[in-house]
Amino acid sequence: MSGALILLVEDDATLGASLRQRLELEGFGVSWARSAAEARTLLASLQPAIILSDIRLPDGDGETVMRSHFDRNGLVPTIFMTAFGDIDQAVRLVRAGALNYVTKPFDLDQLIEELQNITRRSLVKEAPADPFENSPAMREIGQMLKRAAATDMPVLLLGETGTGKEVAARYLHASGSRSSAPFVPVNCGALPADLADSMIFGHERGSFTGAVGAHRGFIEETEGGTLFLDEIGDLPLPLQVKLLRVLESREYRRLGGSDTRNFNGRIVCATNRDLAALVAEEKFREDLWFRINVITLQLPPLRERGSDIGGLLRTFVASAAQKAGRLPPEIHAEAIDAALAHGWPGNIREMINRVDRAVALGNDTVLTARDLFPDGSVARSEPRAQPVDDTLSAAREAAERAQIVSALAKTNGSLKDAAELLGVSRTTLWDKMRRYGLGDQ
Ligand SMILES: Nc1ncnc2c1ncn2[C@@H]1O[C@H](COP(=O)(O)OP(=O)(O)OP(=O)(O)O)[C@@H](O)[C@H]1O
Repeated sequence: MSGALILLVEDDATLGASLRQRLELEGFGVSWARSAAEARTLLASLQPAIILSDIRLPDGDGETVMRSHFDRNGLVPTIFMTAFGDIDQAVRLVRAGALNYVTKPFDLDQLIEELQNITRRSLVKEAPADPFENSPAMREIGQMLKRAAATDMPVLLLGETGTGKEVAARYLHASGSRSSAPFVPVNCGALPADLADSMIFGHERGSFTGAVGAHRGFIEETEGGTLFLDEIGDLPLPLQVKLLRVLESREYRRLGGSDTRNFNGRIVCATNRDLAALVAEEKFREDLWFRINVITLQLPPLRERGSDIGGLLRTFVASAAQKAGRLPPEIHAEAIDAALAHGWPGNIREMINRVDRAVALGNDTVLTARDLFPDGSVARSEPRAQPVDDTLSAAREAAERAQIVSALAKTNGSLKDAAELLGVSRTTLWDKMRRYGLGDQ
């Protein structure tokens, strides 16, 4: 039951009444206009999720009514019901952005299915922009971030480039009591060497050549908020000492200053480098590492998030389509398979870029593997669950695992639908997922 509101525009009393009855039975809300004038009146006050409209009306035509509505309010998914002679007009309307047309007499079941698909797609489009709602695994990370937000301890976010470390840091900030104070992101790897100290800790007037005025550093700008130190592994050693002092005593001084100032904010660090290795090479202070490494969260690379890939693709396709003012295209099963096979070295950032390009340049209704990987460049992921031996049972298990990952991706992580697709019971699927370490569903 979607509850979505449909504006039905139909002058034929018998067809209109039977359509309304059936649509209401299917759980839609229905407003019925019997003429172009009535449709205009209803559209002035209603915001239907879908319009189902006849083209020829006694006092005008559906095309003019809808076009002027779209001009003022943007596109609304619309299906035109046409008589045979109106097909040219219907095709023109579809080109102009209406969703589809059906020729009378039409198959009511098919029409209902299409309407349900439209509501499902627009639900995806309207999904809350919570970055940690896409899958059970993401929800778990979101919950851990919320738990961390409730404490005031330093948090270290680990993960490859593009896995969402900054998104996670912002989420943590927004989830805690500091959310109304500033969030100050600093890319430690991009700070100019000779200015890094002053940029972070601030400086007093005249503290170095060119310091014509006093300057508040990022630490000071954070006030009671969150200082997000990205690429912490790149922080120069002398600044590591100063940061350690902030973490230990909550005190710092501006460059060239004698006043000791207090830091009341929270520090969240992130890196895609191996800090333990940097410590071993003496490029990162061990005492600082211990200090920042209190709550550590690892953001997994996309290639290890098989069961999330379908859901993420849908989310990003929906938002790319929304940006382009279009309805989201369906994602072809082969596109999902290609996404599953791809190694995603740029992780979520790469997926967003690929999807944006595919939606902008691809076909309006279906997003294909070629749209996503136009150069045919599916970068195979490193095989993960390689059998340690060459036995038949190890090979069977690897294949079984891959099939489950693919089914979960195709069904947006739904256990029920994936079990149906795989032809096993939910309990069997659940057991196998646990056995193969697939998510914590
Ligand atoms: N869970 C998510 N949901 C939606 N978008 C996301 C999510 N995670 C990351 N993104 C998007 O992916 C891109 C990369 O995210 P982010 O900058 O947080 O990654 P990062 O790990 O900090 O990368 P880098 O190490 O290169 O700085 C951004 O455009 C971000 O909006």
